[in-house]
Amino acid sequence: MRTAHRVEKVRAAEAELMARLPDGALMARAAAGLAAACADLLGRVYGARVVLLVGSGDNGGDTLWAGARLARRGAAVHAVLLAPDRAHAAGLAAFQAAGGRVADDPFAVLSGADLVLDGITGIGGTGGLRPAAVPVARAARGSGAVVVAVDLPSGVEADSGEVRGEALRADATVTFGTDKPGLLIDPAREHAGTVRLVDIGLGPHLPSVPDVESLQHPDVAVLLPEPSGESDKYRRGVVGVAAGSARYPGAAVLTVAGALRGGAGAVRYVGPEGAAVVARFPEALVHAGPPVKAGRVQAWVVGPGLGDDEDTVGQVLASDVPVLVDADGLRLLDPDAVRARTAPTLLTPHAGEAAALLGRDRAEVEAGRLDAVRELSARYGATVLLKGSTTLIAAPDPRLPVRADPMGTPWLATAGSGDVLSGLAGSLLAAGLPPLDAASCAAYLHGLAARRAAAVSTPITSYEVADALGAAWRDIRTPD
Ligand SMILES: NC(=O)C1=CN([C@@H]2O[C@H](COP(=O)(O)OP(=O)(O)OC[C@H]3O[C@@H](n4cnc5c(N)ncnc54)[C@H](OP(=O)(O)O)[C@@H]3O)[C@@H](O)[C@H]2O)[C@@H](O)CC1
Ligand SMILES: Nc1ncnc2c1ncn2[C@@H]1O[C@H](COP(=O)(O)OP(=O)(O)O)[C@@H](O)[C@H]1O
Ligand SMILES: [K+]
Repeated sequence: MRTAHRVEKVRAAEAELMARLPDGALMARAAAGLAAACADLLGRVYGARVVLLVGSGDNGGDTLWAGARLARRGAAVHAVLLAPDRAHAAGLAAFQAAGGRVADDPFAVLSGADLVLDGITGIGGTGGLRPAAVPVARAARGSGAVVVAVDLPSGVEADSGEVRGEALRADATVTFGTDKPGLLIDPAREHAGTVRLVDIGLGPHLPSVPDVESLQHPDVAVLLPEPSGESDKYRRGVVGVAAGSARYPGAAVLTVAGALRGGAGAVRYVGPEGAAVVARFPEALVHAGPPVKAGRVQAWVVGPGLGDDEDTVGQVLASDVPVLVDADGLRLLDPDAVRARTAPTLLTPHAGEAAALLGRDRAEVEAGRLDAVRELSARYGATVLLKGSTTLIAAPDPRLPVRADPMGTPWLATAGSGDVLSGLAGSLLAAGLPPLDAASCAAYLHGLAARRAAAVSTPITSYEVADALGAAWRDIRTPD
């Protein structure tokens, strides 16, 4: 599991730890880890041309101390001081004593650099890069050097992943003590590149429950349901799929395709497209509907390609089993009916649907995903999976961490892939997973399946994603 903590918690943990350590010890740990990571990236430190971008805070301090270490190992290191009178004094003295030099012309040193360290701002920065830093950050990006962000790419919001102006784009980020939420959530995540965590001893002082977390293979492996000797198809769970219409028959097929790969023992399709479903999947049970007459299920998926069938949405929401609502279902749902439910509800909007549910602009949701997913889940008393370049999942209990899916790939931005995801997540609900786990395992498997399909051929289709789910599942359960 990767875990991320908000800045206030990082600062509280830092204060507790610093009280037990000599002055400067924490910065020394951070700088040592940072210099080691740079050495790895460079391969050969001796003779390498390194440029430090140094702001006015401790982020610049870390960078100067790391620059001193690299200079002592024979690198030619120049520091670009963005606020010369306020650069970290002890760091600057150590840097110069080690042979580092302050650059007169930032653009000249950047044009020949092998490695640039971005120490403009870390967790103390807000509001995008200030104007003076913008041309320097652009020159760093355009220089051809490897750009390493110190703690965070400067200009991104650590707590939310928002980018409120211009921000530096790094190839890699070396972060200290814990991940920050912004490192796991777009658009900031995209600026961070590959993230490496340096342990500075903060762990025992941080709250055990993080603000944001990302599942990794082993976390998903323990959550996925596995049939046992006692299993039969009903004990494994039956998932009901109310999806598709004459206008969108494919949604019925794709949702069932996802559901068949989600661990439930049986998939019961309910709606007008039973013939199309059975033609592709003879193993599916089909019923013309309505849902109340279709027989018992352990969870429902309602909405993909449903058209304007409001009755179906109402009937499914009135059931006493977990319900996943997607696509047209989100448009047709009665918010009070969702709030009145006693069994769990999982809503799976993309940014446009989330914006409609919240009464905001789509762009606002995309810029502030964390806030949007928390707000939706609080308003509806439901678990919410917000799809997109970072898929986020929030449970209605605000004490639980938001999960950020690390597996998505832009290849998933293809029609119908959301239908596959909703079938898959609904099937995991029917198999008995709590909604937060069902949704986050589904997003993870979906992303991994898309990556597997994309490794064979690109562009990928939604059907290929569904087809690769079995192999993705096996990868997780039996890693090499
Ligand atoms: N906490 C920990 O556990 C540890 C923390 N450590 C390190 O300390 C870092 C935090 O240091 P920090 O608190 O000094 O803040 P930092 O990120 O350097 O920036 C603040 C300065 O930038 C300025 N500024 C603000 N916004 C700006 C903008 N948009 N564009 C440009 N400038 C802007 C603002 O100045 P002002 O607003 O006064 O002009 C302020 O002076 C942390 O990320 C990590 O690297 C490690 O050493 C070890 C353990
Ligand atoms: N840029 C992206 N990067 C990663 N995943 C994406 C991106 N864009 C879309 N996705 C994923 O693709 C799927 C699209 O779902 P959705 O928007 O419901 O499409 P549809 O309705 O066509 O099925 C979601 O799982 C979403 O998270
Ligand atoms: K930085």
